[in-house]
Amino acid sequence: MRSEPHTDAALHVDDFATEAIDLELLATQGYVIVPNFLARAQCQQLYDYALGLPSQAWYQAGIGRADKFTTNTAVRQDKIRWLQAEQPYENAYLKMMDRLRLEINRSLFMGLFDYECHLAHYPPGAFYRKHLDAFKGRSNRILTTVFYLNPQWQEADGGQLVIYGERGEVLETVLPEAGKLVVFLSDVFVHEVLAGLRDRYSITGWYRLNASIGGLVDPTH
Ligand SMILES: O=C(O)CCC(=O)C(=O)O
Ligand SMILES: [Fe+2]
Repeated sequence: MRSEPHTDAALHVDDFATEAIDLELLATQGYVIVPNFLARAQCQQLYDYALGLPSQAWYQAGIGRADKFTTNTAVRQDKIRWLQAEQPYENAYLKMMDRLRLEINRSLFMGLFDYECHLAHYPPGAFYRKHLDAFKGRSNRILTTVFYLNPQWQEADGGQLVIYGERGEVLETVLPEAGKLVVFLSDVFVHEVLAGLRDRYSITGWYRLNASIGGLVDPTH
C-alpha cells in the first residue's frame, strides 16, 4: 500500500508572498535568477514537507517521456516526485506557479499553456550531467523553472547549477539556496548539476505550449 504524505496545516496559495520577477530581463537575456522568490517561512514549510516524505513517495528520475522513458544513472542520479493537485502542499505550489504563468503570458505574450513540476532530491554525490531540457522544434517545454529549498547552503557544499552559453562558456554558477528561483528558456541553455556534499532539494518545472494534435491531449511528463 502506498502511504500518502500528511495533509494537515498545509500551505495555502494565498500564503505565498512572491518577489516580482524581472520579466524584461527574462525576455532579453533568456534567463533570470531571483534570489528570494519566496519568503523564508513558506520555503521552510516546503522544505520540511519534502524532508518528511516517506521514501516510497520518491522515484528514480529518468530521461525522456512516456514510451521513450529510460533511467540512466550515468546521466542523472536524483530522485523525483511529480507534484499533484490532490496534495495540499503541492497544490499550493502549483497554483502559485500558475499565477506566474499568467503574469508571463500577460507581459511577454508567450501563450504558455500549462505547467508541470517535480520535487527533486539529490543525495550527497548525486549529479545531473550537461543537458538541455528541450530540443528545438521537438518539445513543448518552453520555460524551465528551478526553485531551491535548502537553508544555509554554502559554496563548500557544492551542488551548484551551472548554466552555459552558446559557445560553452559558463554564464552562471548558482548555489541552490532556499528561496531562490531560476527561470530559463528550455531549448537554449545547456546546464548541469554538480555533485554536492549535502542532501539537495528543489522543485523543477516546465511551462509548456499545447502540442495536442488531432484531438489527442498532449500527455504531461
Ligand atoms: O536542480 C537543478 O539545479 C536543475 C535540475 C535540472 O536541470 C533538471 O531537472 O532538468
Ligand atoms: Fe535540466
